[in-house]
Amino acid sequence: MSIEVKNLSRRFGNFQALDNVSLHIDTGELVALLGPSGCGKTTLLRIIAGLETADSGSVLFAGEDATGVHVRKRQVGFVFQHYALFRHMTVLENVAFGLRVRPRSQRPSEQRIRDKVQELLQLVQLDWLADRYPSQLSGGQRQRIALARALAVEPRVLLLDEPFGALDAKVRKELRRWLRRLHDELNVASVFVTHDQEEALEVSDRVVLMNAGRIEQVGTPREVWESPATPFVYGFLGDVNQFTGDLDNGVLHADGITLPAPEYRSLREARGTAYVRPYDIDVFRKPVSSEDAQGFPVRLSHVYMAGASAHLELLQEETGRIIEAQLPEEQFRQLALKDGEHLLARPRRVQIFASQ
Ligand SMILES: Nc1ncnc2c1ncn2[C@@H]1O[C@H](COP(=O)(O)OP(=O)(O)OP(=O)(O)O)[C@@H](O)[C@H]1O
Repeated sequence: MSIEVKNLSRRFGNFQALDNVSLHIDTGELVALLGPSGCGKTTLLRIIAGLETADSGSVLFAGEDATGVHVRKRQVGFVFQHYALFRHMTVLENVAFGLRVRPRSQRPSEQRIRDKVQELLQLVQLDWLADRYPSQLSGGQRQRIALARALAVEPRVLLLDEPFGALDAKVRKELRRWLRRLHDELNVASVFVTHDQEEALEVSDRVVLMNAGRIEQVGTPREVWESPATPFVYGFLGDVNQFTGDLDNGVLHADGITLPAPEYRSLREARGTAYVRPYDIDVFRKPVSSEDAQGFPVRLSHVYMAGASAHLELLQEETGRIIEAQLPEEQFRQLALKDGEHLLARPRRVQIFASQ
């Protein structure tokens, strides 16, 4: 079932938590809401669930207005980071809970409930734990049981608020892959809140980047990574060098560096910032072609290896600023760079935004 939110706004006192947010999520899509703490992700998720009301705007499920529909009637499955299982109930009883509390007329038979729970425990691959209590499970197992419990009521949409936030990195990674497979099997619309960019980029079909109650960009992981639409997205996703200066006549003059900005040819005496990813900076000893001559002088102040890359800190002596560059390990070894060495650096791929 598709989810659509239209022009949602929500204030808490003087604070605008959501500001005219619109978004469409198709059935079968797994969408990540990504953004810094306090940007409104949870508020948006709670409004979709029916746990929170918006000041204005609407929520549609499968094209039908659900804005006024009670949370229990929306058929949403909800998993929170700290949504504890009932401690005094076994795994089986926890997962069965949503079915057992249904009004008598809608409640399945005890046998049907048991079959359904068994099916769900097999789905989350934990049927062998049915008789255990939550205190006898690992953190990752608890989260999977919480998900099984959310699925028991056959949700039409699945909403997950940092479901794996409290777990260690290795377990998180396993659960992410597992969530992806599970989502694909269920074929529901799933929305997933995270402030972990790697998690969002790895798991989701589309990423919604939020900042200060607004959506900055919606796109596939590749789109938002390769073509950030705004300075905020550039800064939020991955490391980036910023060069701010005067933008005039299609050229940016920033920190002793001159960069072509043909898209701003018509601007005069404006300000602009260039964004350059560390791996989009070439580093070399001396110009070997006229193009290389465009490099600017730096001194290698520090190097550290991480994974298959060398991370270089380049001191631009003219300004005292540090520029970060990243080279594949192989290339770094061939260059045999030494600490303190004078080099030239040249941005290969740059995106420039004019200041508002
Ligand atoms: N019930 C409330 N009363 C007052 N302010 C609230 C309430 N709920 C949320 N807020 C505020 O609204 C803003 C958005 O909160 P929200 O929980 O949606 O952010 P978030 O992006 O999910 O953050 P986090 O990643 O930290 O969970 C925050 O500044 C928060 O303090």
